Amino acid sequence: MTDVPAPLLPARSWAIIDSTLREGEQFARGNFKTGDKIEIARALDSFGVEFIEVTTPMVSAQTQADIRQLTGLGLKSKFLTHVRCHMDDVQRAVDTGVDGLDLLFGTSSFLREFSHGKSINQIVDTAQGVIGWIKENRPDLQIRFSAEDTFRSEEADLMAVYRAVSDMGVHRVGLADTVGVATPRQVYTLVREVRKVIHADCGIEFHGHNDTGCAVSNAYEAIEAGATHIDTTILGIGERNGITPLGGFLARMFTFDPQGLIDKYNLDLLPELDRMIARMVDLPIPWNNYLTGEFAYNHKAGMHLKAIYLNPGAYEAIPPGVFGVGRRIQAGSKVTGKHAIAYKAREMGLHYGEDALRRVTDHIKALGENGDLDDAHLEQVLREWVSA
Ligand SMILES: CC(=O)SCCNC(=O)CCNC(=O)[C@H](O)C(C)(C)COP(=O)(O)OP(=O)(O)OC[C@H]1O[C@@H](n2cnc3c(N)ncnc32)[C@H](O)[C@@H]1OP(=O)(O)O
Ligand SMILES: O=C(O)CCC(=O)C(=O)O
Ligand SMILES: [Mg+2]
Repeated sequence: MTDVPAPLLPARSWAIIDSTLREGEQFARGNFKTGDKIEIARALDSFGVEFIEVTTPMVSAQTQADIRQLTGLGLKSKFLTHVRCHMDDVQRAVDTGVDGLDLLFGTSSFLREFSHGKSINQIVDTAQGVIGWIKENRPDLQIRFSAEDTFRSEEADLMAVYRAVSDMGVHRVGLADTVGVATPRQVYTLVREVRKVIHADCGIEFHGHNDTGCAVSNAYEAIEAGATHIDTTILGIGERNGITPLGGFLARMFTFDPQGLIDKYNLDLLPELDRMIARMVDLPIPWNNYLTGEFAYNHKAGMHLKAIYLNPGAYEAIPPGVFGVGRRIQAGSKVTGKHAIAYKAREMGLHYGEDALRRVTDHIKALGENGDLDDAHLEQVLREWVSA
């Protein structure tokens, strides 16, 4: 059993909306077949995500049939489909067996001018019609309304739209950093402002792209400010360079509330999820990926190794075992030190006196100038020096 650090902050209540089956289909290599979708949905369900967002049924008859198949699987995770705030889309979506509709309408001048061509008043009027129809005809469905490109929209427009849809009774409003331009402080501030104009029981969802590297921090700040739902995808796949990755987000949140996460999710399934998507999109897991990258738990420098052997927590914020990964100790390099060499030798049943230890360490450091030594090479050197 791995030791779990004590919480640093009181836990806040939030849920994951994993969008691998929606935003992830917009990734350059994301083109999931029916079998892939079922595998992804089952894996997310086993992991324990609360919601799975799927692509709009407007894409094709096949997509519509796939959504029906997914919602018929009898999973615990709830299904949401992501649709334009338009009656054609909604009417098709309500027959797919989903638990809710994620409506969106772009509110920035970019999207009002170059995407749908509607004014803020027209957006509110359309939303009124669409949301009113859903509430009357399908009161069983959750409704979320998101102002696409939130962070390049005028604040007054946003507040008018969010207030209006909250008054119409949506379950959640969405803030979307569509082009990944928001800073953590902006996210925090805007979520606080939105909280003031919506009903107390209305949730707040955050969707953050990673164009400027802030997708994880922005999701964290959204929660700090009162957001209740965070969009993620496995490995962060999505349009351009993607959105908040499931693993990165959980790594961030784990440091504040480890036990809360352990209770909610099957964290040790994360490597399987990352490998599954890497296989499906035919790309390797990035070497520096949060938690599951090949070198995410590689320890090399002598000062680190000395402390790691005594207590891994000295250089690890998150115990790797909790997320089903192991650590790598790389003791054969020019940056190694005597403690690491002594430890490695002891593992092999070898013992050096103080002088010999210094000499063999210096020898390994010198060899390391020409390239790192793998384990076999290091062990060979240690054996040779004991008998020398
Ligand atoms: C930031 C995001 O990720 S948003 C989500 C993006 N997701 C998708 O685009 C889902 C996949 N998309 C598709 O399969 C297709 O684009 C469809 C089926 C939705 C629409 O296809 P087409 O009718 O061929 O239109 P096309 O994709 O060329 O243009 C987008 C249309 O959506 C309209 N639109 C854009 N946003 C909205 C909105 N929030 N509400 C209503 N209509 C909208 C545009 O005005 C345009 O319609 P128009 O031709 O009447 O002006
Ligand atoms: O519906 C949303 O909130 C997000 C849509 C989207 O993918 C985006 O704006 O990047
Ligand atoms: Mg997006």
